[in-house]
Amino acid sequence: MARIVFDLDGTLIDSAPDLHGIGNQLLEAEGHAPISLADTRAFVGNGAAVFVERMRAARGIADAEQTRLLAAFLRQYEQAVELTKPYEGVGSALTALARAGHRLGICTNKPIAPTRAVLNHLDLAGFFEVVLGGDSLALRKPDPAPLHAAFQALGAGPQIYVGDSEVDAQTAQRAAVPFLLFTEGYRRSSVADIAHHAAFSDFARLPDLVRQTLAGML
Ligand SMILES: O=C(O)COP(=O)(O)O
Ligand SMILES: [Mg+2]
Repeated sequence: MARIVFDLDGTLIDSAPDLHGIGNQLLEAEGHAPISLADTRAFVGNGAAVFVERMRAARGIADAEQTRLLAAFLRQYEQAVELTKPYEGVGSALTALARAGHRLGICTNKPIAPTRAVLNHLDLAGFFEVVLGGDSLALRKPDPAPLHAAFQALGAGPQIYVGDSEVDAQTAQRAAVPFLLFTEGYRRSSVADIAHHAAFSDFARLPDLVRQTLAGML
């Protein structure tokens, strides 16, 4: 029985279409051209403030506008759930892992309010004993503190972290925890350039990867 902590955006859920929607609503209201879905995916991973910074940088919007635009972005964020979907096989994989007795948690840089809103909307909240967002603690990933805190909340047992990005790989490395990389999320580098224990593109493979990781076979 292990403790398994998951990243959220780009790992369990494809939330980029909703972020694309609220980002572009904001840009349009400010008189700027929209960003693409590919840009949106590349801007996710370091939390809402960095997302807005990257969006401003793409459209040449001054730093002085950050506070106002971030506040406007956060006002929309909790409602931005309609286009978000779990990746294929996520529900079955979480069910299998929970049935095998593993204890599950989330450590995301997404703010906690929209995190809880989207987990409830997708009926995934019940799987997780601990959910930490990017604003739950003073520090966020790639600092290892929130990952350590998530594992601590899950009690004792071996640890595994599952994520999709460079930020997650760095966090796992700093926390000295085995990292399973989901390759279909929002990573910006090639899989070979991201430190990982094992990589997978299909959630149907995750329960086996967890078994093999725990058995020391990988
Ligand atoms: O950048 C964000 O807001 C969230 O990203 P994460 O769930 O991949 O940590
Ligand atoms: Mg992610």
